[in-house]
Amino acid sequence: MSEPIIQFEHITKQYHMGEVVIDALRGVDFTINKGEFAIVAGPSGAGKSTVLNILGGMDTPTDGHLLVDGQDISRFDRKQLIAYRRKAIGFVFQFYNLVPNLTALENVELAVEICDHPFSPRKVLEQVGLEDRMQNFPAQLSGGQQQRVAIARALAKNPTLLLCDEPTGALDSGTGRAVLKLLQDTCRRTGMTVVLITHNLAIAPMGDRLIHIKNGVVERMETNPHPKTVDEIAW
Ligand SMILES: Nc1ncnc2c1ncn2[C@@H]1O[C@H](COP(=O)(O)OP(=O)(O)OP(=O)(O)O)[C@@H](O)[C@H]1O
Repeated sequence: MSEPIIQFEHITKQYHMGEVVIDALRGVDFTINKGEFAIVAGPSGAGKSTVLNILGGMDTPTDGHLLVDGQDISRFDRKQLIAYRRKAIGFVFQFYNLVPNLTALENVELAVEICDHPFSPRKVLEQVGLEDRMQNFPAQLSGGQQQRVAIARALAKNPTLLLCDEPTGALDSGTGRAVLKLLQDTCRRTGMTVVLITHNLAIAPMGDRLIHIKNGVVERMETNPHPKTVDEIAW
């Protein structure tokens, strides 16, 4: 039986903007099992990025508990959170956030410097299909290639969780599909747990699990025994 690797237990998050209190999360509960390709979907402002930022240790919940691999991240102090972000988390953003004056290879090498058991940057760049572009700077690469570098950078850390916030948001549909295929294949091949945020419900059938967030709560969660490949879905 699969075991949970992520457990959100009644997580709330409030932001204070002067006098105004914004309830970004109002009691979020869900679990994700080890090795799953999980999709977090929902409309703009629903709280998706807040969920991912808390999961990635970039933000802390106001209340509730977050267990990752049995550890209560929500009770971590600053130093523990830094170590968690560095070692346990690979993050892929909509805009690739590569260092512009470093080559593709150097971008990946920089990320693995702070990790305990990284993979070889060259090997991971080969796996994402960039064997011929390692010495290129980001500006010399297409959007899809830059996102592949960003994915390689996250994967090379050998993280417990790969978190992706709208990773295809800045790409045309063909390139976006190739990136989704790479993420799903990586999940299947390595057994890494992948959590992907999207507002595009068309890709929901690709996930082993769909967590639908609306107004700061989980509106519904579905598990999918027969996830589709990107080639089987149209949008
Ligand atoms: N740092 C912050 N300070 C104040 N309010 C914030 C902050 N981050 C998020 N919020 C608010 O929390 C709510 C949830 O935002 P969040 O970014 O998590 O939504 P989202 O579902 O990811 O939306 P989108 O799809 O538009 O990115 C929104 O009302 C947003 O304005």
